[in-house]
Amino acid sequence: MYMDNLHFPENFLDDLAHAPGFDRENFVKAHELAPAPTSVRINPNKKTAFINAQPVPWCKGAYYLAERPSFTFDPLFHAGSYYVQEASSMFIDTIVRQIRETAEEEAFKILDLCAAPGGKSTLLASTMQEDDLLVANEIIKTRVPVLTDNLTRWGNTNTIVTNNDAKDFARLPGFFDVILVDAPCSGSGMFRKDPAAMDEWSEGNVKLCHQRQERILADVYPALKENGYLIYSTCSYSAEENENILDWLCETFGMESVRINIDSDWGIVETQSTKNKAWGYRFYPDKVKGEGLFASCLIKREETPRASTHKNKFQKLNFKEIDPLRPYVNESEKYHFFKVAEDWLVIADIHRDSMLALQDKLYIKKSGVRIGKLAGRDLIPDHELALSLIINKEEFQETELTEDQAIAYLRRDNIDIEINQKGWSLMTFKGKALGWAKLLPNRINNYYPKELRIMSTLEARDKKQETR
Ligand SMILES: C[S@@+](CC[C@H](N)C(=O)[O-])C[C@H]1O[C@@H](n2cnc3c(N)ncnc32)[C@H](O)[C@@H]1O
Repeated sequence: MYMDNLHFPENFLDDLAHAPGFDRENFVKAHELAPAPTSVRINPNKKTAFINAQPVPWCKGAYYLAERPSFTFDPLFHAGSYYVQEASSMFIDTIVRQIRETAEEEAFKILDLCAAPGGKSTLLASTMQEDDLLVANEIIKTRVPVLTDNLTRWGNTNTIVTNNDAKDFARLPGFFDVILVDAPCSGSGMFRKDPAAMDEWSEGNVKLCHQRQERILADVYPALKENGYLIYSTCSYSAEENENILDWLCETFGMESVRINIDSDWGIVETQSTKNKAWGYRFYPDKVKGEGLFASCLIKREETPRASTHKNKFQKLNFKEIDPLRPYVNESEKYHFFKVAEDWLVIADIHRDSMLALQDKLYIKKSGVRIGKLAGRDLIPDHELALSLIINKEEFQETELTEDQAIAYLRRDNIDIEINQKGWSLMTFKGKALGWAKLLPNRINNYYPKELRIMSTLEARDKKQETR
């Protein structure tokens, strides 16, 4: 027996009786008997490998682990080599890759509207091509830092984090090619992983969630371009939050449903909404190796004039001023260097105007990669540069740490190593950057960010590492 005394909320199972593909007996058994699998998604730009791992079939570079290691005490987790994510959620990878095959644009501006803690944002970042831009938004201010930390670890340059309400995006009509709304929901899909969530479930809450989902979608809809794609997902089993929302989108906005190619061996249930026959994809834990999920994809067919982006409103830069920074950035000629207070940042030149348009209308919490401050011609490097994919490592010394030393570094403890050099050094584990330290003749100053240091108990932190 995996879960003792399991009591599903009143009416929950009865309400699901008509949900497509629902099999009450096996569904209950899966909650009682089958432990939730542990799965990770590897960062394609900071690769690592796990022993005895089995691929997640609907996501490139994702694996089920044979056993659950301690992620908190794995330096590679902190280096951004992988993300611990519930497997069903990774289906967004299949959808995005399929959209890519048929879309008219080559480069995507993607909005992840409900992004914290960043599971799907890091997934989207992994699917990004060179000229794509990802805007990861989170409405709740206190949840923004975890999102920025996860994206910093992942290392991509062309990401912007915002802290806005869905309705604020209406100020950017037709701006995005793809919008993901991974909506706040009643959360029944997470019951196996988090049985405490059962106490929160009620039919009333499902109704409230449904209303909130419609509101969020209506608010963000203007920001999607004509022929752009909306990906809608929840971790709820309730039709009110899933197929009924698809019918509402088709009826209210004339959206067209996109059918996703899936392999019948994957165990995903393909459904269609009652009125408009819009396609949806249901994940049940008795049928797939993963938790509950609903995902869908629609196209906007309504004409949407694009907002014009202002040009050249940037402060004119003295090129001499950025010369000392260029060596630290690979292919620096492709990047736009800009300053926020004393800090220098970069984003790809092609996204300069987009960033400006976003700055005009939204609260930006992170833009591109923060390089650091200049003290004379010397760089005081930022943590974001260390973890980024654009760092020119040849310009820095590296100090390779053993596992124990890496953990000590991540705790901001003293590190016991012989010092042969001095100055800024990238601290690495298995060749992957963890952050900075300054080497002095008789000591090491640890510059790992205080707010990221490992400090809680293993169990508490480890639970937090796993998200949708
Ligand atoms: C299901 S979680 C997102 C998980 C995330 N996409 C991931 O993969 O890690 C839903 C998010 O929506 C946010 N949210 C809550 N109310 C919202 C609202 N009214 N509008 C937009 N987002 C909201 C929550 O703060 C939460 O971060």
